[in-house]
Amino acid sequence: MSESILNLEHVTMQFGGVVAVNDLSLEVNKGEIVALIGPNGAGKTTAFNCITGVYEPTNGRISFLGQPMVENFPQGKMKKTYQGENQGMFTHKLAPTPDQITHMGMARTFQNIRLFSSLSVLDNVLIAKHMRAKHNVFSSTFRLSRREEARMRREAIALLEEQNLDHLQDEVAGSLPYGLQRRLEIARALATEPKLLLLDEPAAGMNPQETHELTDFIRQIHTRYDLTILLIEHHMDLVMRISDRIYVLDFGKLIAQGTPEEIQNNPRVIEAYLGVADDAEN
Ligand SMILES: Nc1ncnc2c1ncn2[C@@H]1O[C@H](COP(=O)(O)OP(=O)(O)OP(=O)(O)O)[C@@H](O)[C@H]1O
Repeated sequence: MSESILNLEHVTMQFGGVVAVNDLSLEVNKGEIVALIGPNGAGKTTAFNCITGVYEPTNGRISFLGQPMVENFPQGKMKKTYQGENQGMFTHKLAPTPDQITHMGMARTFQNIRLFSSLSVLDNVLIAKHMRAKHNVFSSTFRLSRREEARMRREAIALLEEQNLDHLQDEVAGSLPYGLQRRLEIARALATEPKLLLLDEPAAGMNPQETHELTDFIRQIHTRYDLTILLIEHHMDLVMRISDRIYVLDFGKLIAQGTPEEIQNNPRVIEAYLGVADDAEN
Protein backbone atom coordinates (compact mmCIF):
# COMPACT_ATOMS: atom_id res chain seq x y z
CA MET A 1 0.00 0.00 0.00
CA SER A 2 1.22 3.51 -0.77
CA GLU A 3 2.49 5.46 2.22
CA SER A 4 0.88 8.87 2.73
CA ILE A 5 3.41 11.66 3.15
CA LEU A 6 1.07 14.64 3.05
CA ASN A 7 -2.67 14.69 3.61
CA LEU A 8 -4.92 17.74 3.51
CA GLU A 9 -8.45 17.35 4.89
CA HIS A 10 -11.02 20.05 4.12
CA VAL A 11 -8.50 22.88 4.33
CA THR A 12 -10.02 26.35 4.02
CA MET A 13 -8.18 29.67 4.19
CA GLN A 14 -10.25 32.80 4.38
CA PHE A 15 -8.82 36.35 4.28
CA GLY A 16 -11.60 38.71 5.38
CA GLY A 17 -14.36 37.97 2.89
CA VAL A 18 -12.07 36.20 0.41
CA VAL A 19 -12.12 32.41 0.58
CA ALA A 20 -8.73 31.78 -1.06
CA VAL A 21 -8.76 28.00 -0.50
CA ASN A 22 -12.11 26.30 0.03
CA ASP A 23 -12.40 22.81 1.48
CA LEU A 24 -9.29 21.42 -0.18
CA SER A 25 -8.53 17.76 0.39
CA LEU A 26 -5.56 16.11 -1.26
CA GLU A 27 -2.97 13.44 -0.68
CA VAL A 28 0.64 12.99 -1.71
CA ASN A 29 2.14 9.53 -1.37
CA LYS A 30 5.75 8.55 -0.84
CA GLY A 31 7.86 8.90 -3.96
CA GLU A 32 5.23 10.72 -6.01
CA ILE A 33 5.61 13.92 -7.96
CA VAL A 34 2.28 15.70 -7.65
CA ALA A 35 1.34 19.02 -9.25
CA LEU A 36 -1.13 21.59 -7.98
CA ILE A 37 -2.28 23.71 -10.90
CA GLY A 38 -4.94 26.31 -11.59
CA PRO A 39 -5.38 29.78 -13.06
CA ASN A 40 -3.92 32.91 -11.41
CA GLY A 41 -5.51 33.52 -8.03
CA ALA A 42 -6.85 29.95 -7.74
CA GLY A 43 -5.34 29.55 -4.26
CA LYS A 44 -2.25 27.44 -5.00
CA THR A 45 0.32 29.52 -3.12
CA THR A 46 -2.11 30.02 -0.26
CA ALA A 47 -2.42 26.24 0.00
CA PHE A 48 1.41 25.98 0.10
CA ASN A 49 1.50 28.67 2.79
CA CYS A 50 -0.97 26.69 4.90
CA ILE A 51 1.08 23.51 4.47
CA THR A 52 4.37 25.18 5.41
CA GLY A 53 3.10 27.12 8.43
CA VAL A 54 3.21 30.58 6.87
CA TYR A 55 -0.57 30.83 7.36
CA GLU A 56 -2.78 29.09 9.88
CA PRO A 57 -5.66 27.71 7.83
CA THR A 58 -9.08 28.91 8.97
CA ASN A 59 -10.41 25.37 8.99
CA GLY A 60 -9.11 21.88 8.29
CA ARG A 61 -6.30 19.49 9.06
CA ILE A 62 -2.93 18.81 7.46
CA SER A 63 -1.10 15.60 8.32
CA PHE A 64 2.54 14.95 7.54
CA LEU A 65 4.06 11.45 7.64
CA GLY A 66 0.82 10.09 9.06
CA GLN A 67 0.61 12.56 11.99
CA PRO A 68 -1.66 15.61 12.29
CA MET A 69 0.69 18.59 11.93
CA VAL A 70 -1.60 21.59 11.38
CA GLU A 71 -5.21 21.90 12.44
CA ASN A 72 -7.66 24.72 13.02
CA PHE A 73 -11.31 25.67 13.10
CA PRO A 74 -13.14 29.00 12.78
CA GLN A 75 -12.83 30.90 16.06
CA GLY A 76 -13.52 34.40 17.43
CA LYS A 77 -14.86 36.80 14.80
CA MET A 78 -14.28 34.20 12.12
CA LYS A 79 -16.97 32.00 13.68
CA LYS A 80 -19.59 34.40 12.30
CA THR A 81 -17.92 35.44 9.06
CA TYR A 82 -16.74 32.00 7.94
CA GLN A 83 -17.87 31.30 4.39
CA GLY A 84 -16.04 28.02 3.76
CA GLU A 85 -17.41 24.55 4.12
CA ASN A 86 -17.34 21.95 6.90
CA GLN A 87 -17.49 24.30 9.86
CA GLY A 88 -17.65 22.25 13.06
CA MET A 89 -15.70 19.33 11.64
CA PHE A 90 -12.47 20.18 13.50
CA THR A 91 -12.10 21.06 17.17
CA HIS A 92 -8.36 21.31 17.82
CA LYS A 93 -5.71 23.82 17.04
CA LEU A 94 -2.21 22.82 15.99
CA ALA A 95 -0.01 25.54 14.53
CA PRO A 96 3.71 24.77 14.21
CA THR A 97 6.01 27.54 12.96
CA PRO A 98 7.66 27.30 9.52
CA ASP A 99 10.97 26.45 11.28
CA GLN A 100 9.38 23.58 13.15
CA ILE A 101 7.85 22.31 9.92
CA THR A 102 11.24 22.47 8.19
CA HIS A 103 12.62 20.43 11.03
CA MET A 104 9.93 17.79 10.57
CA GLY A 105 11.28 17.17 7.06
CA MET A 106 9.52 19.55 4.71
CA ALA A 107 11.27 22.14 2.55
CA ARG A 108 10.01 24.62 0.00
CA THR A 109 11.08 27.11 -2.59
CA PHE A 110 9.22 30.33 -3.35
CA GLN A 111 7.63 31.91 -6.39
CA ASN A 112 10.00 34.87 -5.95
CA ILE A 113 13.45 33.44 -5.28
CA ARG A 114 14.49 33.93 -1.66
CA LEU A 115 18.23 33.74 -1.24
CA PHE A 116 20.64 35.70 0.92
CA SER A 117 21.66 37.54 -2.20
CA SER A 118 24.69 39.35 -0.73
CA LEU A 119 26.16 36.13 0.71
CA SER A 120 28.18 33.51 -1.15
CA VAL A 121 26.64 30.44 -2.73
CA LEU A 122 28.31 28.24 -0.10
CA ASP A 123 27.09 30.40 2.80
CA ASN A 124 23.54 30.16 1.48
CA VAL A 125 23.68 26.38 1.66
CA LEU A 126 25.47 26.43 5.03
CA ILE A 127 22.73 28.58 6.57
CA ALA A 128 20.14 26.05 5.40
CA LYS A 129 22.24 23.27 6.96
CA HIS A 130 22.27 25.18 10.23
CA MET A 131 18.49 25.43 10.11
CA ARG A 132 18.34 21.67 9.91
CA ALA A 133 20.83 21.18 12.75
CA LYS A 134 19.40 23.82 15.07
CA HIS A 135 17.27 22.31 17.79
CA ASN A 136 17.15 25.31 20.09
CA VAL A 137 19.01 28.50 20.88
CA PHE A 138 21.44 26.73 23.25
CA SER A 139 22.51 24.03 20.86
CA SER A 140 22.90 26.48 18.01
CA THR A 141 24.79 29.06 20.03
CA PHE A 142 26.93 26.96 22.34
CA ARG A 143 27.04 23.37 21.23
CA LEU A 144 27.81 23.45 17.54
CA SER A 145 31.38 22.22 17.76
CA ARG A 146 34.13 22.93 15.28
CA ARG A 147 33.86 19.34 14.21
CA GLU A 148 30.15 19.76 13.45
CA GLU A 149 30.85 23.00 11.61
CA ALA A 150 33.48 21.25 9.51
CA ARG A 151 31.12 18.36 8.78
CA MET A 152 28.39 20.73 7.66
CA ARG A 153 30.81 22.55 5.42
CA ARG A 154 31.89 19.28 3.81
CA GLU A 155 28.26 18.28 3.30
CA ALA A 156 27.38 21.68 1.85
CA ILE A 157 30.25 21.47 -0.63
CA ALA A 158 29.26 17.89 -1.53
CA LEU A 159 25.71 19.06 -2.16
CA LEU A 160 26.97 21.86 -4.42
CA GLU A 161 29.12 19.33 -6.30
CA GLU A 162 26.10 17.11 -6.87
CA GLN A 163 24.22 20.09 -8.26
CA ASN A 164 27.21 21.15 -10.43
CA LEU A 165 27.33 24.40 -8.53
CA ASP A 166 30.59 23.82 -6.65
CA HIS A 167 32.68 25.94 -9.02
CA LEU A 168 30.43 28.85 -8.00
CA GLN A 169 30.70 28.37 -4.24
CA ASP A 170 32.50 31.67 -3.60
CA GLU A 171 30.31 33.73 -5.96
CA VAL A 172 27.82 36.16 -4.49
CA ALA A 173 24.42 34.45 -4.81
CA GLY A 174 22.67 37.57 -6.14
CA SER A 175 25.15 37.81 -9.04
CA LEU A 176 24.23 34.40 -10.47
CA PRO A 177 22.07 34.17 -13.60
CA TYR A 178 18.41 33.58 -12.85
CA GLY A 179 18.37 29.87 -13.75
CA LEU A 180 21.32 29.17 -11.43
CA GLN A 181 19.69 31.12 -8.60
CA ARG A 182 16.70 28.79 -8.94
CA ARG A 183 19.02 25.80 -8.79
CA LEU A 184 20.74 27.23 -5.71
CA GLU A 185 17.37 27.79 -4.07
CA ILE A 186 16.55 24.12 -4.62
CA ALA A 187 20.02 23.13 -3.30
CA ARG A 188 19.28 25.16 -0.16
CA ALA A 189 16.00 23.32 0.27
CA LEU A 190 17.82 19.97 -0.17
CA ALA A 191 20.34 21.00 2.49
CA THR A 192 17.59 20.67 5.10
CA GLU A 193 17.31 16.97 4.13
CA PRO A 194 13.59 17.04 3.38
CA LYS A 195 11.32 14.08 2.86
CA LEU A 196 8.85 16.32 1.08
CA LEU A 197 9.93 19.13 -1.23
CA LEU A 198 7.43 21.82 -2.25
CA LEU A 199 8.34 23.82 -5.33
CA ASP A 200 6.36 27.00 -5.98
CA GLU A 201 6.59 27.80 -9.68
CA PRO A 202 10.16 26.58 -10.13
CA ALA A 203 10.11 27.43 -13.86
CA ALA A 204 8.74 30.97 -13.43
CA GLY A 205 10.58 33.33 -15.77
CA MET A 206 12.41 30.54 -17.60
CA ASN A 207 12.54 30.09 -21.36
CA PRO A 208 11.61 26.71 -22.95
CA GLN A 209 15.22 25.46 -22.96
CA GLU A 210 15.75 26.36 -19.29
CA THR A 211 12.38 24.81 -18.42
CA HIS A 212 13.41 21.62 -20.20
CA GLU A 213 16.68 21.50 -18.23
CA LEU A 214 14.82 22.18 -14.99
CA THR A 215 12.43 19.30 -15.70
CA ASP A 216 15.43 16.93 -16.01
CA PHE A 217 16.97 18.45 -12.89
CA ILE A 218 13.82 17.88 -10.83
CA ARG A 219 13.69 14.29 -12.03
CA GLN A 220 17.34 13.77 -11.05
CA ILE A 221 16.96 15.13 -7.52
CA HIS A 222 13.72 13.18 -7.09
CA THR A 223 15.63 9.94 -7.65
CA ARG A 224 18.94 10.94 -6.08
CA TYR A 225 17.43 12.14 -2.78
CA ASP A 226 14.50 9.72 -2.63
CA LEU A 227 12.13 12.68 -2.52
CA THR A 228 8.42 13.18 -2.65
CA ILE A 229 7.58 16.40 -4.50
CA LEU A 230 4.55 18.68 -4.59
CA LEU A 231 4.84 21.48 -7.10
CA ILE A 232 2.91 24.47 -8.36
CA GLU A 233 3.62 25.35 -11.97
CA HIS A 234 2.08 27.25 -14.87
CA HIS A 235 4.32 25.67 -17.54
CA MET A 236 2.04 22.86 -18.68
CA ASP A 237 4.84 21.15 -20.57
CA LEU A 238 6.80 20.65 -17.34
CA VAL A 239 3.69 19.62 -15.38
CA MET A 240 2.55 17.05 -17.92
CA ARG A 241 6.03 15.54 -18.36
CA ILE A 242 6.92 15.23 -14.72
CA SER A 243 3.78 14.61 -12.65
CA ASP A 244 2.41 11.28 -11.51
CA ARG A 245 -0.83 12.99 -10.53
CA ILE A 246 -2.31 16.45 -10.78
CA TYR A 247 -4.81 18.39 -8.66
CA VAL A 248 -6.59 21.37 -10.23
CA LEU A 249 -7.86 24.35 -8.25
CA ASP A 250 -10.18 27.08 -9.52
CA PHE A 251 -11.41 29.91 -7.30
CA GLY A 252 -10.06 28.02 -4.28
CA LYS A 253 -12.02 24.83 -5.03
CA LEU A 254 -10.68 21.52 -6.23
CA ILE A 255 -12.24 20.96 -9.64
CA ALA A 256 -10.33 17.89 -10.84
CA GLN A 257 -7.67 15.36 -9.99
CA GLY A 258 -6.03 12.62 -12.01
CA THR A 259 -3.12 11.57 -14.19
CA PRO A 260 -1.68 14.06 -16.69
CA GLU A 261 -3.67 12.35 -19.45
CA GLU A 262 -6.92 12.53 -17.50
CA ILE A 263 -6.35 16.18 -16.66
CA GLN A 264 -5.46 17.12 -20.24
CA ASN A 265 -8.75 15.62 -21.41
CA ASN A 266 -10.95 16.94 -18.61
CA PRO A 267 -13.43 19.45 -20.14
CA ARG A 268 -13.80 21.32 -16.85
CA VAL A 269 -10.05 21.83 -16.63
CA ILE A 270 -9.79 22.85 -20.26
CA GLU A 271 -12.47 25.43 -19.68
CA ALA A 272 -11.10 26.71 -16.38
CA TYR A 273 -7.39 26.58 -17.00
CA LEU A 274 -5.75 25.03 -20.00
CA GLY A 275 -7.59 27.24 -22.47
CA VAL A 276 -6.43 30.27 -20.52
CA ALA A 277 -2.85 28.95 -20.38
CA ASP A 278 -2.79 28.29 -24.14
CA ASP A 279 -3.99 31.81 -24.81
CA ALA A 280 -1.39 33.22 -22.45
CA GLU A 281 1.47 31.28 -23.98
CA ASN A 282 0.59 32.03 -27.60
N1 LIG B 1 -2.49 37.62 2.41
C1 LIG B 1 -3.61 37.74 1.69
N2 LIG B 1 -4.59 38.58 2.04
C2 LIG B 1 -5.72 38.70 1.32
N3 LIG B 1 -5.97 37.99 0.21
C3 LIG B 1 -5.03 37.13 -0.20
C4 LIG B 1 -3.80 36.95 0.51
N4 LIG B 1 -3.05 36.01 -0.13
C5 LIG B 1 -3.78 35.62 -1.18
N5 LIG B 1 -4.95 36.29 -1.23
C6 LIG B 1 -6.02 36.12 -2.23
O1 LIG B 1 -6.29 34.74 -2.26
C7 LIG B 1 -6.56 34.33 -3.60
C8 LIG B 1 -5.61 33.19 -3.97
O2 LIG B 1 -4.30 33.72 -4.13
P1 LIG B 1 -3.02 32.80 -4.37
O3 LIG B 1 -1.83 33.69 -4.43
O4 LIG B 1 -3.01 31.69 -3.41
O5 LIG B 1 -3.35 32.21 -5.82
P2 LIG B 1 -2.39 31.40 -6.80
O6 LIG B 1 -3.21 30.30 -7.34
O7 LIG B 1 -1.12 31.04 -6.12
O8 LIG B 1 -2.13 32.48 -7.93
P3 LIG B 1 -0.84 32.68 -8.91
O9 LIG B 1 -0.84 31.55 -9.86
O10 LIG B 1 -1.14 34.00 -9.57
O11 LIG B 1 0.37 32.74 -8.03
C9 LIG B 1 -6.44 35.55 -4.47
O12 LIG B 1 -7.72 36.10 -4.64
C10 LIG B 1 -5.57 36.47 -3.65
O13 LIG B 1 -5.83 37.82 -3.95
